Amino acid sequence: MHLLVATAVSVERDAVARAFPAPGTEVSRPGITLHRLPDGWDLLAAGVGPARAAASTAAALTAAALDGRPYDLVVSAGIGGGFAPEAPVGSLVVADAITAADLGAETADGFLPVTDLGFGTVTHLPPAPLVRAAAEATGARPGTVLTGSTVTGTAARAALLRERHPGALAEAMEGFGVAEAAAAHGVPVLELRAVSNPVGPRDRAAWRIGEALAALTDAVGKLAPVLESWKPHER
Ligand SMILES: O=C(O)c1cccc(C(=O)CC[C@H]2O[C@@H](n3cnc4c(=O)[nH]cnc43)[C@H](O)[C@@H]2O)c1
Repeated sequence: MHLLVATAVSVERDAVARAFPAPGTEVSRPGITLHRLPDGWDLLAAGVGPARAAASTAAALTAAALDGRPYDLVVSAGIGGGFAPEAPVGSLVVADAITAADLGAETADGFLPVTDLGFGTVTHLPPAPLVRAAAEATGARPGTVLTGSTVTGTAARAALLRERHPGALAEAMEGFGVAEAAAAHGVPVLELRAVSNPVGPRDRAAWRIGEALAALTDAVGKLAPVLESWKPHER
């Protein structure tokens, strides 16, 4: 298996790396630096937000393809906001759908996703058997993970998102960008989020980043054998 794990920031990448006993090496490729671990794992701090994450992930996918060893799977991983009460702080969510929450047009009659405008896509679906296996191994709850360029900061916006996306359990800023890059290369995608804060009124001081990063490390440790034994054709 050849896997790419894309986080937003380096502390999330380091939390993923701590799940593995062996130290990694830094590998430079055009536009990106990979943290390469044994057994086919490449970690990438891909940047914050869907655009930067898509650009970095695409660079990694292209580099691997040109090196003659394309990735079998891309995992978007990191901390995220959780919708209460289903996804409390410290819990884990694995995406059964990766959905762009704000890709579309605001109209007098409400928000229209780009798909209603006749183009693009707003949801990527990770392989269902892999989502089930990941949930079983890590205890993560399966559900929709929303991607937005703006962190939700009000109860009203949180309620609106829940109304539009009843299956949403978590919100982050990169999954859809990572998934778009993976889809362009025909590579399946998974998204795993450790909940650091509730989605709702902004209270940055209340974010439990250390707790979420520890949960992420633990989850990746449990997920690794599942991914390493996964057969990409079993989608
Ligand atoms: O300040 C720190 O020490 C720190 C450590 C690790 C990560 C961060 C981040 O700010 C990461 C940003 C990253 O987190 C995701 N995130 C987390 N909560 C939410 C949310 O409620 N809504 C949307 N995104 C969230 C997001 O993917 C960011 O890229 C800071």
